Amino acid sequence: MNPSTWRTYLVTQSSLSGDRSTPEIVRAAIDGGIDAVQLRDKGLEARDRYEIGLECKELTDAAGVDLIVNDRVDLARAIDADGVHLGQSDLPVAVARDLLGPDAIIGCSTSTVAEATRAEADGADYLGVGAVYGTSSKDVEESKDGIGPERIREIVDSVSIPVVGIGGITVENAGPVVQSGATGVAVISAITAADDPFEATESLVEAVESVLEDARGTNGRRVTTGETGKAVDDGGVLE
Ligand SMILES: Cc1ncc(COP(=O)(O)OP(=O)(O)O)c(N)n1
Ligand SMILES: Cc1nc(C(=O)O)sc1CCOP(=O)(O)O
Ligand SMILES: [Mg+2]
Repeated sequence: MNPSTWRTYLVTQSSLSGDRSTPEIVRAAIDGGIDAVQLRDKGLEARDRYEIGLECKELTDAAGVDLIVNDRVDLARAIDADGVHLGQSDLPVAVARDLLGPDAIIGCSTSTVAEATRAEADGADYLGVGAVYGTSSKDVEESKDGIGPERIREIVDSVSIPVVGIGGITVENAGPVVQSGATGVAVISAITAADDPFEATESLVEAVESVLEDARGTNGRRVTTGETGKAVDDGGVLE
């Protein structure tokens, strides 16, 4: 799949999933309609991430869902993942591209316009932008309130590749992220820590889709998701 088609993106973290395993959470998210999964699971040994990755790959392949590996290009290759997600302290995008080849999906974390334009120039296929809202799932340098949907808009306006919002996103606050031009939302806790990860995914999928639907209805113009996947109409990226 192309990241421009991702509306909802699960980032795994077994330390937040209670007594459920990462493959169990991934299975529930797939059944609930998730578009992409990122194997993150920070804190696990490489061998454990590899084994879990192989299990997840079977699940995502069977469902036609993309599987991305966080941080580790070697692990992405080892489990034949669809790509890798790199942060500002991980391997450079161009190096990962050399190692993984032209077909791999390479995502890059950015929180400023300067980082975003550089990642695009380096060959990233999509951007993870955050933390949009405050999150307790990761220590982020930005203010504890997050960078807000306004920064999403600034970054969307400065690049041509898809932008996925991440950080503190829930079913209640996902709307403004997509309305700001993000093609989708990435979440850990909204699905992983939910009592029912299947229902949580369904609700998130519905929330994101309904924002796009509402945008179609309110301005009366046909909305497409364009080449970059941004929600656009003939007036530009949706307000
Ligand atoms: C979709 C997405 N966006 C951002 C991140 C964060 O990546 P990074 O900054 O490298 O931090 P870690 O996740 O590695 O702690 C992400 N993982 N996914
Ligand atoms: C993994 C990650 N990266 C972030 C960034 O800002 O780059 S925020 C984050 C944590 C996302 O978890 P939750 O959905 O539970 O807030
Ligand atoms: Mg990283």
